[in-house]
Amino acid sequence: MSHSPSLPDRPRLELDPEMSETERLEAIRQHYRRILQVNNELEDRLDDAQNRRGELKTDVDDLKNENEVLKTSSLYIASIEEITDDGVVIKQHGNNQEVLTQAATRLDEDLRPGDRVAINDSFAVQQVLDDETDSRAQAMEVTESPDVEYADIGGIDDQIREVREAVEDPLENPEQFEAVGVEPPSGVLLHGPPGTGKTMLAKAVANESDATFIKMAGSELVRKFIGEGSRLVRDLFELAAEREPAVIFIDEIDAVAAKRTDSKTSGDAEVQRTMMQLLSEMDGFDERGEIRIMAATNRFDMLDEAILRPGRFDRLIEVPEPDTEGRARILDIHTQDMNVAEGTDVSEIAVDLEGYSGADIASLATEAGMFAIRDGRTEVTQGDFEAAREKLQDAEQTEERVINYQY
Ligand SMILES: Nc1ncnc2c1ncn2[C@@H]1O[C@H](COP(=O)(O)OP(=O)(O)OP(=O)(O)O)[C@@H](O)[C@H]1O
Repeated sequence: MSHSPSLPDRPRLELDPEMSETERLEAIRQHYRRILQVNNELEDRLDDAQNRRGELKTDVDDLKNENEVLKTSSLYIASIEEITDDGVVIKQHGNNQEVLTQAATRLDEDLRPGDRVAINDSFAVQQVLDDETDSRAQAMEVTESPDVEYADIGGIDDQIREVREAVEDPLENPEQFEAVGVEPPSGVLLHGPPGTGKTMLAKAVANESDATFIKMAGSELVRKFIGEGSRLVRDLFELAAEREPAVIFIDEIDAVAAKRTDSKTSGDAEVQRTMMQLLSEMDGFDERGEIRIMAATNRFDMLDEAILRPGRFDRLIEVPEPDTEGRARILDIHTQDMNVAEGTDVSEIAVDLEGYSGADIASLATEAGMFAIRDGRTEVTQGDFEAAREKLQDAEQTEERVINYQY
């Protein structure tokens, strides 16, 4: 190797023909001592090299192990039962099979019985996971009675009526549906642009039907480990059964119910499994009593048709951007607790808010209030709404510029 230090010079025996016998003998002795010295030196070097080789071999072994760990992409969930001298006893979730296995060396110190862990195809423990109950609690938002009423929602009266028919009536008068002999819709899917009041609508219907509101974001269902997403779906329906009457609301359902792609990556397969679990929970929904299921998406075009079949999300309700009248109503709602100057014409302001969603109008109202505060006034004027609109428009343009610049 180019980095190794140069070897000692080979000793040379130089005998002069003029030399006496004694001188020759002395020269040979010296040569012999020199050879011994070089020999020792070379032996030391060899030892060093062998040690170094040993070290490098350990490095290679470590890297090979690490490589093995990285190559095993499929991870399953299990719990640690026992840690013994022979290895770790784990119990797999799902099939409850017990296995005696090993843990990656770097985890030796960290494992405790009862821990939830990720294992690979060969059952080796790869990772210790957070406490299960914590991660599940984080994923769901449960509200006994959400503080949204129908009167807080503006510009979508038809949609409110449809949601009441599909969710509230079956919860409140199940006998009537039975007497007439019609099945209430299984699931209600709200679709439309962001910030138009879909979540509000689901909260309001839960509130007004005295049902527990259980919300889960579709993106929360997209989990890293095999079986975790479907487990969450099961938990979601179990929780709803414990808390009935209940409204389950899955926001951004497109995250788990997008059209199938050709890709065969394990991530996609896991999302598919989660969706299948959701469908099977919905299919067994009849026996579930007073639970209604709702979902929302901004990407209706992306949804897999399997979730729209009868018995699943079979009531589709479009929640569009508000028209002028709707915008005025929403502005009214968001300014009702504000000290708005006499003579301010909300409908006139609404005309100029083409393309604004309910959420945009809510921020406009807050921003107008901020203008009054900055000015040291206690009344919000029409001018403040104008200024707020310009500010939001500027902000939006800057955002667009930034986006255009990025792409
Ligand atoms: N129709 C509406 N009437 C009154 N306020 C509204 C309306 N739509 C939206 N808002 C305001 O915007 C906020 C966000 O609305 P919401 O979360 O219901 O929208 P969303 O349609 O679920 O949005 P996303 O698709 O982004 O989840 C609400 O808290 C409310 O302040």
